[in-house]
Amino acid sequence: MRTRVKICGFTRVEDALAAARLGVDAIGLVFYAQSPRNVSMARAAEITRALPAFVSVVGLFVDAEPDWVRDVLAEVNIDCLQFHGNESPEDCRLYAKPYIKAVRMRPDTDLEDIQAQYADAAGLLLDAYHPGAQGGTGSGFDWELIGGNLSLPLILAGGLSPENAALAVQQVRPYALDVSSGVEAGKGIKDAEKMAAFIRKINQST
Ligand SMILES: O=C(O)c1ccccc1N[C@@H]1O[C@H](COP(=O)(O)O)[C@@H](O)[C@H]1O
Repeated sequence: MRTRVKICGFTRVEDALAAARLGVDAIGLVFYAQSPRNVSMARAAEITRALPAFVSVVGLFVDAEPDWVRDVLAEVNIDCLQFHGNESPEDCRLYAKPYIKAVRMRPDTDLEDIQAQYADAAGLLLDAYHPGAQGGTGSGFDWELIGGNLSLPLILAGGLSPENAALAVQQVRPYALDVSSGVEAGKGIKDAEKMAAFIRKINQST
């Protein structure tokens, strides 16, 4: 099976269209005020309206108020939710949308236990643990920490780039890779050449 690609943290229509032309499976929009990639509802709606068919849109939230998530869902065409904070399974199930639960990997993280709790998730996204930041840091983690009998689709994130994408596919064999910092020219500004190189490396190694 080929490895899917999600690129996260778009703030500009032209970058999302460039990613779509390169064949990305999903784009991520960050609705988290503390992120340098936070996108306004109006801009997010503009981006999603411009996208061609068959590119999924993932809305990323961090411990958001349910009313805020509902407001975004009412205005922006989102296919899947990504919960990147300390949301409980019940929090994640409040919306009639598939969801991905992010796990910030630490040495004692028990993925089987997390999988049991979030059994109805559309995927588990594994990211680096970084004190003081919820994600999007460009930091990786030790892939040897990934273990257990895992049946949910695994989405590998954290410090990925064109330089380590092939190794990530070969070593982890994830369902998908998710990248933000590693394909940027600046925070929230994507670099078309880096996005192309990232996707090319994955396709060559799948
Ligand atoms: O992108 C952000 O700013 C962000 C903020 C808060 C939580 C998650 C965020 N992004 C997600 O973090 C991972 C790893 O990103 P990176 O490639 O290491 O920069 C990824 O899943 C992004 O979707």
